[in-house]
Parts: sequence; structure tokens; C-alpha cells
Amino acid sequence: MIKTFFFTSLAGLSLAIFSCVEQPVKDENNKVLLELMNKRLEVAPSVAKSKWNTKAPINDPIREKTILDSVEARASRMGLDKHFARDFFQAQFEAGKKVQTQLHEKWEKEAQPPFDPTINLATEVRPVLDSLTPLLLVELKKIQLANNKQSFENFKKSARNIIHTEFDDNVVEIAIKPIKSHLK
Ligand SMILES: C=C(O[C@@H]1C=C(C(=O)O)C=C[C@H]1O)C(=O)O
Repeated sequence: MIKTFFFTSLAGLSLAIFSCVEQPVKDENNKVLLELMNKRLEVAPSVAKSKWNTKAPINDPIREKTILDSVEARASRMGLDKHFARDFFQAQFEAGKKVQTQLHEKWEKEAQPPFDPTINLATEVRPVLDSLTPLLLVELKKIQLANNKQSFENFKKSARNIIHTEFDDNVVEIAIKPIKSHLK
């Protein structure tokens, strides 16, 4: 009886210690990834403004291909699944383009004149996006390595908490979709 009690308590204690040590580490990984995804989305209004002024199309497949090719090469060097990396970045592009489209539709309705001062896409805006790429890849690698006990549903909840409310649920869903297959 005493022996059973002792072993049950020991098992309970080990479980408590294990969850205290393990869980925050994984949550922290997801938090950093989601914060970076949010930062990337926060650049979209500046991209939208610049394209509104210059009337450039929202979609730029050549620029996307350049980023994706470099992402694949970096992923391979890091031992990160290049298909996962590619899908993830394509999803970030789609989420960002959704934000840009929503803003252009709003400005269309409001007959928004060109913004002043003009923000230069190539020299001021895109470098911010490029600076986030290697940081996102490092966090993706952590997600790939984690033996995920955490469900996609939990990740989705964290995503909604961390990604700012100016980005609607649809934008969040688009951005997190490729993570689904990596969190059981
Ligand atoms: C952000 C831009 O708009 C779109 C989204 C991209 C992105 O999220 O990196 C890249 C190219 C465009 O299709 C851009 O043109 O730089």
C-alpha cells in the first residue's frame, strides 16, 4: 500500500516536472515563430501603400520565385525540409497579398489619393521582409525538430492570440496552413 502510494506519487511528480520543463520550451518556439509571422504581415500595409502609389500589381511572381529559390537553398544547408520551407513561405506571401488586397479594396471605396511621403518598395520595404527570412527559417527548423505533442488546434489558438487583430481569421488561416502537417 505504502509502496504503491510512493510509486504513484513519484510518477506524478516526474510528470509534473516533465511538463514544467518540456511544455514552455515548445510554446516559446511557437511564440517566436508566430511573432515573426506577425512582423512579416505588419510589413504588408507598407507594401500595399507603395503599390497604391505606383499602381504596381500586388502579385509579383518573379520576386516570389527569387525568395523561394533562396529559401530552398538555405533550407537544404540547414537540414530543414525544403518542401516545408517552400510551402511555408508561399503561405506567408498569400497571407500578405490577402492583406494588401483588403487594403486596396478599402482605398478603392474611399477614393484614397496617393500616400505621402512615398515609401520605396525596393529600398525601404523589401529589405525588412528579407531580414525576417533567415529568422523564420531558424524557427521552422525548431518546429520540424520538436517531437510535437502539441496539437494544431493549440497552435491555431496561439496564432490568433499573437497575430494582431488587424489581420482577420482568414489571413491567419492562410499563414498557418503549412504548419498543420507538422503538428499532429
Ligand atoms: C510583398 C510583396 O508583395 C507580394 C508578396 C510577396 C512577399 O510576401 O514576399 C512577394 C511578392 C509579391 O507577390 C512584394 O512585392 O514585395
